[in-house]
Amino acid sequence: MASGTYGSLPSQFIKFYARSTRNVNVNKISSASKGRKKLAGSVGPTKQGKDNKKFAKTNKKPQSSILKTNYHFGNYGGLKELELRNKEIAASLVNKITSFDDLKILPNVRQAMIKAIKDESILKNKELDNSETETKTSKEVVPSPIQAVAIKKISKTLMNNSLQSHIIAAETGSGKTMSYLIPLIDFLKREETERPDVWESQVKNKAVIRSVILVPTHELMEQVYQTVMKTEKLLDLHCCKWDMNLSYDELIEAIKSRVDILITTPPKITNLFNIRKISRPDRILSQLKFAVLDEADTLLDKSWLEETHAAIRKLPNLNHLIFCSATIPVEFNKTIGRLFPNVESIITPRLHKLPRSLQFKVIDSTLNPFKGSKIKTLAQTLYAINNDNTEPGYQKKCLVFVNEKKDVPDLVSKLKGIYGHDCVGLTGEDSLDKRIESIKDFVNPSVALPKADAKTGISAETTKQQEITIPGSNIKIPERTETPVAKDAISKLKVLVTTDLMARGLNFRGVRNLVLFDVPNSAIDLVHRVGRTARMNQSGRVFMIIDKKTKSWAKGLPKAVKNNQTIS
Ligand SMILES: Nc1ncnc2c1ncn2[C@@H]1O[C@H](COP(=O)(O)OP(=O)(O)OP(=O)(O)O)[C@@H](O)[C@H]1O
Repeated sequence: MASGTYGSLPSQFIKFYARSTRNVNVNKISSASKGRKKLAGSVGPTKQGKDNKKFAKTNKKPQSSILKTNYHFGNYGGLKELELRNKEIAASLVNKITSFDDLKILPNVRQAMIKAIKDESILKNKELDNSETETKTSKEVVPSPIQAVAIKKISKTLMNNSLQSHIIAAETGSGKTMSYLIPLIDFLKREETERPDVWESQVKNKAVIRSVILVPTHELMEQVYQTVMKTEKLLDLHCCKWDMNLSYDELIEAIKSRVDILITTPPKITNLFNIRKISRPDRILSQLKFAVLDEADTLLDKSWLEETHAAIRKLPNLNHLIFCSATIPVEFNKTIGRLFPNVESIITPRLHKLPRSLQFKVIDSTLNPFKGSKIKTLAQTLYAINNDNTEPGYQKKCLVFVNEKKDVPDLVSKLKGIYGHDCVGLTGEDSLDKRIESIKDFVNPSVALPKADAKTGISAETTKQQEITIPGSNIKIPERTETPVAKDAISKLKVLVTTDLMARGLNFRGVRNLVLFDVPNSAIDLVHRVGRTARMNQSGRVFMIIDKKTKSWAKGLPKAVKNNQTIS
């Protein structure tokens, strides 16, 4: 994947309209009351007004340090502010911890996790391994800020035999997965050596599940499972992904040889109690000491809350309960405070900020040559992305997010039929196999296109391409030099049109361009969609198409990103 910064699209391509913006809001994450160590009693439907995701006009002039994005957040309300105290602690800790060696992690766990990060990191080897030097030491893989803060905090009381609950919250693409996985695996391995009596008599050769990672989508389940599997052999762990393809017999076989890490969705945990072949599910879960809810604000929103809470209540002997997310919505914060009263938050200063390395542009579809046609605006944006000089020699990819899944098929057929794009559409209506298969191209790193050479019959020297204008539009591809690639390698931009189903947690390593065909309905959706690119400080571009309804207020975003401000 070509790294480095992108040139912005040449202005004669498509006029991008930066907007003046104001500063933005930061609210308070209310720290839940300390004290009671028990999980709270019951969970009732939250007294929520009706969902009313409408754009509300703020009637008061934004004060100097506050920008309301004019989103009306329906059930969730706005995004919560960082606790200033936490921000300062996090910032000072991050400066002190510059290597995984500075963190209390078993040596074999540290080496295995560093190897896993190297294997799958979005960063190019050069950035990770300093490949200019002979020795590729682990030093080059350093903890991200959230990893430094979370591992430091959780490792302090890792082996305390009491319930400890934490929220891990940091911006998208900041390495949160490893920030909970390293303590989880360190805990499992330490239990073997620091609690030998328990390990030998109640765990080692028993039919038990020792830890669980709960996620909301099958794609995320697959992604986390692939990460965990990288450590299975190195650390002699037994990992199991319980999705709809795993039969009860296969599950029982896995449990019989002890499951160290189970990756699944909340309803599967309660479902254990409905499987006739399993006589004592409570005994299977009696050794489950470590539970993680990834994308926790989704798992605790009103559509998941009952099932998630029911699942957690089936885990009576937890030592660690971790909620992980890139957003802390108002409602999530209240739910957590009500149900898990002693939770502590681990956050980093960039929470609720869009990635620093992101280029954010808005395209006004009401202007010429688009004349209000969003599909035409989209098509010309994709054409420009495909023909600008970014990612030379690599297969380019672009995600297109829409708000409603019903719009996906029509958009895909137009992009393919009228504009000839290599385009696929995915929603929750598609089969799991199709979804996992179709996103492979987008979650895997970009493929380098074979260089032109004598074999391909194209000379490899660069050629000058004259300026061309797209008839009937103001798009011009300026004169440029091109390094030709092998004839059959010249491939069109790969486009994935999808909804928020694919906006959570997925590590789209090959995606440097993203189009918001619709303005997201909330700041939460915006943060997660945009967060599919520009991950772990890699560059990325977002093009948001605005129209008559949204242009009046959406203008605040590009500058908020440029000024490194928090979205609220
Ligand atoms: N310490 C590290 N150094 C380099 N790369 C890392 C490090 N930790 C994680 N990564 C890589 O960064 C990318 C993003 O990590 P991850 O998916 O955990 O982010 P995230 O914070 O969970 O994002 P999201 O909020 O979207 O779920 C992955 O490719 C991962 O391999």
